[in-house]
Amino acid sequence: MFWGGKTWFIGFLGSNHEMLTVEVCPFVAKYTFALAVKLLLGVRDGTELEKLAKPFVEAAGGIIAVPINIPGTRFNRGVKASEKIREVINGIIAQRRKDLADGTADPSQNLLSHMIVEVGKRNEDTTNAPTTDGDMASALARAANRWLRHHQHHGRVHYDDACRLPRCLPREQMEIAKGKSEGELLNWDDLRKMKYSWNVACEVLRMRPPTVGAFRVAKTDFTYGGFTIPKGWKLHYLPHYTQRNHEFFPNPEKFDPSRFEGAGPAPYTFVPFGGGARMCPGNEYARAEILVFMYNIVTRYNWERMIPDEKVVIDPLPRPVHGLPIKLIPHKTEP
Ligand code: HEM
Repeated sequence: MFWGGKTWFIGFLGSNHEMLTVEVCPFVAKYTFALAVKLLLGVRDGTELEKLAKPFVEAAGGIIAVPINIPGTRFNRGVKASEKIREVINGIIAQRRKDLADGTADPSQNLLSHMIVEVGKRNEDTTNAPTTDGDMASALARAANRWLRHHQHHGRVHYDDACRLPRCLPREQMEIAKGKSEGELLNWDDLRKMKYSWNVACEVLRMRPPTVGAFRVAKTDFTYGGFTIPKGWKLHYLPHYTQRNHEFFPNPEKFDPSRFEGAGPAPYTFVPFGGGARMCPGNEYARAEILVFMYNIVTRYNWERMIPDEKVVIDPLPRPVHGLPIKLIPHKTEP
């Protein structure tokens, strides 16, 4: 399941029955990053991956930083890292163009190959399509970067005391595993059956939204909470506050996946992926990844936190200071 780069290999989801210890946060960051880079760019090689990983971490750190671009600041490191990312991705794009032209790459293999072929086709008919390698690199970098920033989500299921795994979740996942033969992969129907698991994930996303929100511009003058907002003003919404509004989420500090049963929360009250025309385009992708991850862990392991009251720092999002070390205890029999 995981590639074997120099420092990144970790024998994690193997079928041996020994107990493993894992630091959830760094591990999940590497896992989600590797998956994103593989699916979006088609990069599988550990060395190539490492060339991108470090600048992505630096660039992510620079996104929410005081915008002072002088050497030594977090922002400056982020800017330099994003230049490095563009350079590496442009190199990959150039190589892929060549491979596609030689017939050694297939357009359906990953998003990048598909984009190169589609953009090439559109350029024959229109001048409005994104035309440069830089545009594509930037689109891909934004998508992968977002993904990297949200990596801690998985960890939160375990480290928040309020989020101890409810019993129904392993039951639902085990039911699906029982219907699978040895080595059979999950499919869309299986993901559709993971209703309770997704309700649990949504409740985690409600209580611990992985983003600090996004900006919008007021299209008309309006009044909200006694304040007049003039047309043209920039506004920032915070999922953290919206999703803890008593009016829409009674007893908001209570972890309660049943909030998502039936019709679920009212429109625009549950906004971990934003809303409207600029809503996160990766939300279905994130859903699939979260559910597949849950399935693979829950059907194979139980776990215990190694530091029960691990401190959480805000940097700028909540992060357990020691990276959330856990013991993974394999089930006696594989599903
Ligand atoms: C748990 C996972 C994720 C969360 C919580 C999340 C959340 C968000 C939020 C809140 C926004 C801002 C939306 C707005 O302006 O209202 C956003 C935008 C975006 N997300 Fe995600 N996202 C996740 C995963 C992903 C993934 C996997 C991808 C790509 C593969 C992705 C790509 C993007 C992009 C490209 C935008 C910018 C959209 C635009 O401005 O038009 N996200 N995301």
